[in-house]
Amino acid sequence: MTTTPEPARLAPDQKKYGAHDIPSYLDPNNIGPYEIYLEQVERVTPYLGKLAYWVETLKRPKRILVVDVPVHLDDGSVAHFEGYRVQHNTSRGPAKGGVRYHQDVTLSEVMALSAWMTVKNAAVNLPYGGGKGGIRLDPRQYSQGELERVTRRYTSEIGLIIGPEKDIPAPDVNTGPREMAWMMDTYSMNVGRTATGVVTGKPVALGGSLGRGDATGRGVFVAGAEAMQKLGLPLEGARIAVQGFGNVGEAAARIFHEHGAKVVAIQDVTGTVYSEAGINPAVALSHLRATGSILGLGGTEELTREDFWGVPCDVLIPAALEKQITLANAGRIQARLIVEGANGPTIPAADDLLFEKGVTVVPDVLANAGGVTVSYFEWVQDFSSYFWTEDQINERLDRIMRDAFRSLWDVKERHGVTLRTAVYIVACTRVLEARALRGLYP
Ligand SMILES: NC(=O)C1=CN([C@@H]2O[C@H](COP(=O)(O)OP(=O)(O)OC[C@H]3O[C@@H](n4cnc5c(N)ncnc54)[C@H](OP(=O)(O)O)[C@@H]3O)[C@@H](O)[C@H]2O)C=CC1
Ligand SMILES: O=C(O)CCC(=O)C(=O)O
Repeated sequence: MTTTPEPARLAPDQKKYGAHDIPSYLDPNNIGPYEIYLEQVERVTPYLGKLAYWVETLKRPKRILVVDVPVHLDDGSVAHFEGYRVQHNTSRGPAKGGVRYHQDVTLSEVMALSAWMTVKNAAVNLPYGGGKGGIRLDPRQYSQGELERVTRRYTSEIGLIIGPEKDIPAPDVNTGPREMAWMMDTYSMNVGRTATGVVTGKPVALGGSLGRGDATGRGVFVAGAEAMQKLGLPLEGARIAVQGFGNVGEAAARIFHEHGAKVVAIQDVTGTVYSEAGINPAVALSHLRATGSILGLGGTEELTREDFWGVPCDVLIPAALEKQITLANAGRIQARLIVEGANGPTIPAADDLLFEKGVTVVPDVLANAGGVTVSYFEWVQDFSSYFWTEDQINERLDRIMRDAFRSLWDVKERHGVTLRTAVYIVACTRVLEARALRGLYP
């Protein structure tokens, strides 16, 4: 018996794409990071009511600074790196967001990352706008001394626009407490006083916050566990696949493991490992530290990069870079739930395909908001010079993530849209309300 296929199930905020019906010159996989963000704004606009009058505000970064970063290398030569700091929006408070070191950093990428910070900070109701920075360099190619000189020169160059009340950088890919200490010290030297509040993610000994190291992964766990509850997916024994085993991916994998889930696959730059029986993330981390690679981990088999996407799992956590889930692999994904630890890992066309497949996506602007939430705690602690216990921090983080997840899920249900559009509805409304109330003229 033949049956007529059901029409594709699309939410009102979605467009229909399929790899087969798109001319190659319109290949949605080629979309740039800022175009992805603009597409997401396009989708939310019909839900903004009268505030749609102000929507152009969301499409244009407020301020972009491109800097040349010249440094002496260890061999005596001078190298020039291109650096960026983008303040996408400051309607709700100072710009806030990390600094990325990577060989593929572009202005479009930093613009998108800064815009996602605007949405993320508003989504969890932090009193911040959105900012992001980056330097195009592969940190693996440089010594610690060279990286320190790059960081200090970059900090001085962007010193024009950063500051505890203006724009507060933090860690992102390939940066961490070490770089934040250098940034804090350089900024402090330049302004003639110790300004701990200029960056977050610092070492605890320099005004950093307990709990910031694990905060993003912990938030991914809390948002993921909430989503699993909604979907009726038990945490105990749930199979987790993680792409990226750095600050976010490692912590998320470890915390899921501690709560009874089973990490079955890990992918990083060096390759992919899989174990049906489960991988202990602590053992994987020791192996990575000892050998420099996730490959060769005892009890695992090696998979190709592409096969990572097809592993049997319940929850997939992309925690590496943008544009990892595309039309080339979304069809292979077996997970029922994707929790976006990374920023921008899913292109809009793949988002739609996943929706058609019945896969729930907890979007980056909610799922990975735990990091900036504890950064906010750090900033508040630095201002008051009064520091909280790790338990207090974790309890407050968990509560903010849980409450945000539950109220945003309700918005999704009410409008019948994806969770991503629901988050954008709430966040963009908050940003544009602030814009409208502030008005335009000095
Ligand atoms: N740090 C934070 O607090 C926050 C980070 N994020 C986002 O999370 C993501 C990861 O950041 P973070 O964990 O800090 O960065 P890290 O530099 O700590 O780790 C990045 C990880 O991704 C891996 N990776 C890089 N490229 C690829 C690739 N092409 N395929 C597979 N794995 C890859 C790296 O592998 P290798 O080590 O081998 O290079 C590493 O394991 C980014 O999108 C970032 O913007 C979001 C919110 C906050
Ligand atoms: O902690 C912060 O301020 C920002 C972290 C970040 O860059 C992000 O959430 O993408």
